[in-house]
Amino acid sequence: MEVTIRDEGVAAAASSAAVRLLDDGVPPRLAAGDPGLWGEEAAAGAATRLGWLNLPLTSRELLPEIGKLAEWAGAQGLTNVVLAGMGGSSLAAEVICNTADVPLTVLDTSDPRQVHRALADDLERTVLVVASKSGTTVETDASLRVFEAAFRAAGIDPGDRIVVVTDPGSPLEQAAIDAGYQMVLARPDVGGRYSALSAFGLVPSALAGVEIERLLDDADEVTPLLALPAGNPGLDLGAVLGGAALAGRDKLILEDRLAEITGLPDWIEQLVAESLGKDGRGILPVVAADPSGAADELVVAIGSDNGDVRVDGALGAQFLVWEYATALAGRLLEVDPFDQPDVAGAKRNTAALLEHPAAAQSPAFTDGPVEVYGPTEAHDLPGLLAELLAAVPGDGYLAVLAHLDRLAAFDAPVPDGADFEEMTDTWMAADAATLRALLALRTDRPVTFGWGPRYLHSTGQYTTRAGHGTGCSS
Ligand SMILES: O=P(O)(O)OC[C@H]1O[C@H](O)[C@H](O)[C@@H](O)[C@@H]1O
Repeated sequence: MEVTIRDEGVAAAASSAAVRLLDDGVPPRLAAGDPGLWGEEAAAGAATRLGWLNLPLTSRELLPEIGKLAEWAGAQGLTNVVLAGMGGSSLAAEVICNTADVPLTVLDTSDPRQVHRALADDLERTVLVVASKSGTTVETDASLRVFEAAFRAAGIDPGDRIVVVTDPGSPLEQAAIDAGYQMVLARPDVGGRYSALSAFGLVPSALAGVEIERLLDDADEVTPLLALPAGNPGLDLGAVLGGAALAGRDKLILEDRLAEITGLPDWIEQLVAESLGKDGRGILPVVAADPSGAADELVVAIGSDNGDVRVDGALGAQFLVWEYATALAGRLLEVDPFDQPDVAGAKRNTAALLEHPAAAQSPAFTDGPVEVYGPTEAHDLPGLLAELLAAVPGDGYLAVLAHLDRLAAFDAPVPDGADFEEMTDTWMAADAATLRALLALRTDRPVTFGWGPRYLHSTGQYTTRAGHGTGCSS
């Protein structure tokens, strides 16, 4: 695992941050699990949240149990693995399976069409993994219920098809016991976004066919380095993230186009946004974007020279090193990297809205099939987009949040006899995510894109000084 700094300004900022961390003896203290590194107020919470440091070792105890589960699924011919889980309970498994090129359907949505797609796809051979640490996340609970109903309607006993991953003592644990579901209990001393190498990352991946032991081996190799004052990739990366942000480079462009690992930026996005984005501070992760050269950008490239910083390493090691680096950046930015106050608030608001739905509002205007809500002076879409772009502050960003079916673009009619390039063009033209790149052409500021409700469990925690973010959602 190696972190190479290719930009002089970043090198200088990282070097002074590293000196501060070393003067305080932070690397060995973090490696040893010292909960006092983020101030007195954070210490009690941190004391129950540092188990991820030992996962390369402790998760090995789970391997026989997970191996039996995978054998059971194989023996039943359950080859279609669906993972219902939000944020930290599904993002790591998605990267692991994409990188290993094994199919996994991730259900981190409440979009009815996308849920319907998952239900309609080979239910006969489906095993559903329901992953939730708290066991109370509303989208995950909804997915569990619709699958239970669908299995029953197809004459299948849900008890033969559902595997639960949750923390001991959660309401989901009790529900799984009552329903007779197979279950793997996770470690309560590991928070959601630090749980990649725990049962949350490992169980669905093993069921989908990944050799998970390799991930732990790769993480094992890097573990001893994390206590060192030099040759410590976690210290190097943490000093880069925290040092650059303190020097004003707090927009983190994650570049992975040439990487062998597929989709790591989506996982990093949640880790960084949720861990560091609070108290008016933080680092804004930007995925799948070209850098604009703005002075507040830091480009980190996975496995290529396309950035200010290059990070090389196998997936298991990347997980551990990014977690360690994020915890160090939290120390430098003086935030608690283990809480998520605004996500908790959003969860409460969602529950309240489900209890008492808000009255329907009238659109500000309608342009073709698009209804526009919220305060605006504009009367049509071009005017609205111009208004939004003009409202982005000089150091701000534009966020596009799409509460839509993320796979709908694949339904776009492809012209007869189209070759692959034409098919790709058709899908891209129909894909809401393409909006990000189109808007980026019109502004020098970063444009982020998130699928709802998934982003609420990821970048939703990131809050900046008032007025920095400008959003449009659909
Ligand atoms: O695993 P769960 O309890 O269902 O939580 C799923 C997600 O919920 C919230 O958004 C948390 O902030 C995330 O860190 C977590 O990964």
